Amino acid sequence: MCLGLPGVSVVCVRHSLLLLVQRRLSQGSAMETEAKKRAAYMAVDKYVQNNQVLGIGSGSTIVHAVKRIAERVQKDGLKVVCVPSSFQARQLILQNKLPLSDLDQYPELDLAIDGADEVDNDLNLIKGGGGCLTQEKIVASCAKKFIVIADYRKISKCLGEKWKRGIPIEVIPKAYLPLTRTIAARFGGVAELRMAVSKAGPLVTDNGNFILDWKFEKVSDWKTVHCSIKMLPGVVETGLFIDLAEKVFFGMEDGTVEVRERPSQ
Ligand SMILES: O=C(CO)[C@H](O)[C@H](O)COP(=O)(O)O
Repeated sequence: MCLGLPGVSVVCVRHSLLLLVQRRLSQGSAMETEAKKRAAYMAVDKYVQNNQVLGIGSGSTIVHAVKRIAERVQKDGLKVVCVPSSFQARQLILQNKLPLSDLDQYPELDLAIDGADEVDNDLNLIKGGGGCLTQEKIVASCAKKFIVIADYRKISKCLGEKWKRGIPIEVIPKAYLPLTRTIAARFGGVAELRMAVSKAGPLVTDNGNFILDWKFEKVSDWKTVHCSIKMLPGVVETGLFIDLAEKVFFGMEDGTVEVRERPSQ
């Protein structure tokens, strides 16, 4: 309510603008959530079959996929076993009362499903926004099929166009400082130690390591760069997933799901 007092109408206009911005933001995120959910549901319904061993990725999009798998287990009597790619994935599997296992029991998985931070035209991915890239890559590489679920914001022509936080690189803590210098000197750009959000100090991965986010300047051959960075002593893994994803399900803004296949298949 605006009172007829000097300055009050300015306050009212400001307040309305703030509400409008907040509404737009929440609509945006509701749209993103819906897009994630559609992509996840379609991927699960098309690919998850009875008696499969599934690799479960990490992040917010995979939450929808796990919920859908659990629904199908309950409603249709689907039987699956789930292998997690992180502490979060493990919790998700347990919370949804799905059978939990590991790569010791099942070194070969039928299917792995995961989210991504960015996906280019060749279905190369940047992953590791949630810091789980190493286990995610291990799980994906053990699967006969690796499919990705994402919302429309992740689509890009070339890596780095959308994901501005840099390429995540998991490193052994003792090596982080020499590696920040070597990566910048050899490949350009800046490699920054990722800090924890609600604790003083660096983010520590599920494997007890640190993450460097490498903000690169220009890269023309991702495979070569990935291999060269992996050769550096102290590097555990990079968040570059090259030639791994077979299909990506993108939930779009208009409510549809766009499915893309890796071109070279
Ligand atoms: O790589 C990841 C975590 O390490 C996630 O899969 C990636 O960050 C995408 O997350 P979200 O589904 O929340 O957008």
